Amino acid sequence: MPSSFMQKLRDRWQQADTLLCVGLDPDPAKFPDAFVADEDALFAFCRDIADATAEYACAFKPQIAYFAAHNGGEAALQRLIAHLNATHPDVPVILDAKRGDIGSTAGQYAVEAFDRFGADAVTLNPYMGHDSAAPFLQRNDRGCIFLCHTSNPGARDFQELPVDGAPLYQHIARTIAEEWNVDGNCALVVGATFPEELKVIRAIIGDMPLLIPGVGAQGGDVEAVVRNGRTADGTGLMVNSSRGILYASMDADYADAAANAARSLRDEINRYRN
Ligand SMILES: O=c1ccn([C@@H]2O[C@H](COP(=O)(O)O)[C@@H](O)[C@H]2O)c(=O)[nH]1
Repeated sequence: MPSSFMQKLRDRWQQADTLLCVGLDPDPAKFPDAFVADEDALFAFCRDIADATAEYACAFKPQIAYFAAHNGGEAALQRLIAHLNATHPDVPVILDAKRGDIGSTAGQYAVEAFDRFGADAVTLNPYMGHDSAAPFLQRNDRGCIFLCHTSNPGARDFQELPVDGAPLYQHIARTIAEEWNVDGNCALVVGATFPEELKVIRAIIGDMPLLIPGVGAQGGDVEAVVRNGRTADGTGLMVNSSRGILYASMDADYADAAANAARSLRDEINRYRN
């Protein structure tokens, strides 16, 4: 029987000694010249980056918008995830799609993420409540990674509004940890750009895993993230970097440069784990 997302993630943390999530957000305007005339550039560029960085990755995170924006892009995403699953079977794949809708539609989104694309986990927006998450939660071998406190400046607009004496994001953290995580397949998204909020969230949720975007291009502080977000055993985090790895070089050495950027960030994260 194939292992669940959570087991795969825990095994990867231990066996590869890495908390780095490699984000796959392909933007053709930033591709090296070698891809200018390549009709399969979305797939080929991401494949090269993934193959070069896999040894440093605890997860891969393709962002669906960067594929769906282009004709044929979703087919490229499907082939990319098939390649990741075949070539790097120990590295879980998180589809960053931030889905959320009424239950009947959410059921179709769950089929899309887990069956069509073959992702191990998907990012979800909890705003519409439990029935909108249920079709994903029921797939208890797959991961459900809910937005809690996002990395963008506008995260404050709604997520920090006080509700019954506590900011909304704290209610989201507590409700998902205590009520939605019945099968142990939930995780949360918390932005690296909000390290103090990260500390509060870790105290609320126990050992539930956290996906942390916002280091690298968005300027989040790696030391603060790891010190405030790690669990007692020095794991619990998937620290994502997309542009900082993908576009480390726009020249012919793009894959080597991505590998160096990934190794360097993996090492920086590991420095603060104990
Ligand atoms: O709060 C969030 C949630 C998701 N993201 C996604 O993560 C990556 C970040 O890319 P970088 O290039 O490392 O900044 C991207 O796919 C976002 O859609 C986020 O940034 N913040």
